[in-house]
Amino acid sequence: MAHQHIAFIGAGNMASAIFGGLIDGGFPADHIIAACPDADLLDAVAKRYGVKTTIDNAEAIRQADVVVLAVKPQIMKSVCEPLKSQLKDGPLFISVAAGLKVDTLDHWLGGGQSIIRCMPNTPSLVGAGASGLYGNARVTDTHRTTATELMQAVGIVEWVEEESLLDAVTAVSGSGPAYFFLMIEALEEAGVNRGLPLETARRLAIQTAYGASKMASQSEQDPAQLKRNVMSPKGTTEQAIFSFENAGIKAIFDDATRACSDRASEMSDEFGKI
Ligand SMILES: NC(=O)C1=CN([C@@H]2O[C@H](COP(=O)(O)OP(=O)(O)OC[C@H]3O[C@@H](n4cnc5c(N)ncnc54)[C@H](OP(=O)(O)O)[C@@H]3O)[C@@H](O)[C@H]2O)C=CC1
Ligand SMILES: O=C(O)[C@@H]1CCC=N1
Repeated sequence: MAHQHIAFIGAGNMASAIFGGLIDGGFPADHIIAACPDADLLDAVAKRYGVKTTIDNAEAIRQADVVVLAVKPQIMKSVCEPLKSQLKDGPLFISVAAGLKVDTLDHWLGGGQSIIRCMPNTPSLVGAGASGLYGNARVTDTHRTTATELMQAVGIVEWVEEESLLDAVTAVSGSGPAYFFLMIEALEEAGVNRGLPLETARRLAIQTAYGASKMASQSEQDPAQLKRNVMSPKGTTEQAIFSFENAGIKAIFDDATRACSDRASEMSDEFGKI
């Protein structure tokens, strides 16, 4: 893996979360090149991470074994089409764009490309990412191993057998960090309403989210049982949990993830016209 050269097209939140996590995990920064039109952003990225940079996407992919497409879905077509004349040995493409299908990307890239769609998330930056992956028919076992190793360097990897399931992955883990940040925000505000200083409420809320997540990831008990373990009969927690349940917390998550996944599928029509 470390001998591969990786080009990132786009150097924003998601690209920097992935290459930042890779470098922290020991991947050589000089095997990474990031491209975007903003020279100031590239200067900042080069300073912070030590990666090579260019404002020329075609130059970025020239030596690349793997090309990570990390631009907004809206502009993916205009980014891919000019690259097709530059493709010789066919690097492995990994697109992190929400909604855009492998066939659409392949068409924009001139056809016959090996393309993996990946739905990562921003905790990749701290080595705690979660990615869902799906590959087109040209993707070989070697490609799958490369993509798995790449994304495992920044978190966990789950392959899905049907492309449409990536919309569900988006709804759970791609967009998921925002749900947990929202919960931390809400818990911190509730703590302030109960009289705690903001900084104290924030530290307690963040550490509690971290502790619960760490326990859930290490325990043999499922999350529902871990929840019950905190709920002493006639104690305090059950009052809070009853209050959440009466407010329809599970239906709220069901509705929110449906809206998210529906939007991913809509984006495929909106931005994926060939
Ligand atoms: N943010 C997230 O949590 C997640 C995002 N994604 C996906 O990642 C992709 C990128 O999102 P995100 O990182 O948040 O967005 P950002 O806006 O942070 O990053 C997009 C990057 O693309 C660059 N860019 C714009 N035009 C071009 C171009 N013509 N050539 C090369 N680079 C260009 C931008 O540069 P400039 O600033 O100069 O415009 C910027 O660096 C999206 O497709 C999104 O669906 C997937 C999972 C999670
Ligand atoms: O909000 C978005 O569209 C992107 C995709 C998943 C997370 N962020």
